[in-house]
Amino acid sequence: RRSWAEPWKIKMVEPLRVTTREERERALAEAGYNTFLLRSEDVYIDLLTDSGTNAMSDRQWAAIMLGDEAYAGSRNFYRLEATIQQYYGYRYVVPTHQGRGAEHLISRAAIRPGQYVPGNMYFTTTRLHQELAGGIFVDVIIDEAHDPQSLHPFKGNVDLDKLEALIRREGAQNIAYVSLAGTVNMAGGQPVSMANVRAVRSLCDRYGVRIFLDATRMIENAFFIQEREEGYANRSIAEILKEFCSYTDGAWMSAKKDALVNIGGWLAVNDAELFDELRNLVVVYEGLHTYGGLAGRDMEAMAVGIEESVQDDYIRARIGQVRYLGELLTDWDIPIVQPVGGHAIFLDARRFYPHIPQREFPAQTLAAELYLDSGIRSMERGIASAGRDPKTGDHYYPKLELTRLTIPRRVYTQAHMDVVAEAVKAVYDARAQTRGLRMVYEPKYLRFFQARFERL
Ligand SMILES: CC1=C(O)/C(=C\N=C(/Cc2ccccc2)C(=O)O)C(COP(=O)(O)O)=CN1
Repeated sequence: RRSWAEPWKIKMVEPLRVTTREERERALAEAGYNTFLLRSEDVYIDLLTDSGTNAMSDRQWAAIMLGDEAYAGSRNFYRLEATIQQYYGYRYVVPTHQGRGAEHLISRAAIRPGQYVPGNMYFTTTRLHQELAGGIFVDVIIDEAHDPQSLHPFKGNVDLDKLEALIRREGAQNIAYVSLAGTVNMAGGQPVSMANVRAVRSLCDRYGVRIFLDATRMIENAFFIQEREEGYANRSIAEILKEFCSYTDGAWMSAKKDALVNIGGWLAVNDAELFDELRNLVVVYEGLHTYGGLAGRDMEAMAVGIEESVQDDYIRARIGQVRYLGELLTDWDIPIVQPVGGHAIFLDARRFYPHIPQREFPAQTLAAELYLDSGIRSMERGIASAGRDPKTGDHYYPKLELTRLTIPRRVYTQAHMDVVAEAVKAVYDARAQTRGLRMVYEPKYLRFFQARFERL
């Protein structure tokens, strides 16, 4: 088997600054041991997120010059609308400034206070907007998704028995919609199979329940279907994407991931009445219905990004780079979530630091230690991110206590992945001497963004 390289070459570079250990000690103390509060200039390899951090192509930069900045009816909107209709297949499109903008609108328009929103594992902003709209999130993902060592090929799948039990217990009229994410970020970027979404569709049709898709990383999900699911090996990514979406009633997307732009989002539905309400809400919260909080140039770059994101050779290289890092780590028996997901390597902080109890924030500790060792920034995806149960006020205690190494698209080279793996190994080799953290400042909403910690 011959080696395989990215289907692009680099035309412009952005210099990186290497820092010293004492610079990083000082920077991290100022950031309250929270990688979200670090300055970018103090970060060497930034694996905090794949959101908005992806490299645009020369054609996307050219699209920036084609911005039609008319307040109403921008040419760029109609191009974006047509591109989303073509590739995702939905009828009506509403642009938003980013994913959260879309989550806010769909939650307000499609949830009545007290209704249930079953979903395949929570995502922080998605659940928050569902709760702010009075919805009650219920996790209906298969049990394997909560087991970092389970090798189930589609850990993002919905457990049909859990979903049907909820519908029968609460009544279909008390289910706002099924909130389906493909891939599932908090489970480790794990995909949903075509068979599963088809089965969810037929179950929901029996009860008259809607399905809305979080399409943020649906191209990566399509790749796993092409690679792992019977009957899809010879289907293109674009065909698989469109078929998957055809089983849902609408979708929202943070275009800052798959669509290769630094800002942007969209919402799309097939129902005309729901669209009327969304189109009305967007002018209240995001801007006119033909720009939704974006400049014309951003919408043009997003349309080009969508066209590039469905190219089979591009997505194979993208997933291949994540897999390459995963294999380096598993060769050293470093515990990560398996199978390797679409956008990141998730270090299993519980197995990495078995001596640190969850209340002492093992995943936050691991992100801090990795930064101190090498200037590599990662993101806590454990108890700090899980927040507090609004009913009891106590922490949620998630089974998954993970530190995410999120790989931006078309940004880093294989040499950077080698450096990352060696840094993780250095921290792993020193794990016995590592102590946990205590939280010394806790904000009210989405605490992980701005919380501050100190060493125990
Ligand atoms: C599946 C999914 C996402 O992953 C997503 C954002 N992810 C992000 C960005 C983020 C957001 C909140 C906390 C930490 C990091 C990620 O680092 O993973 C959003 C919101 O989109 P938005 O950021 O454009 O508002 C909707 N759905």
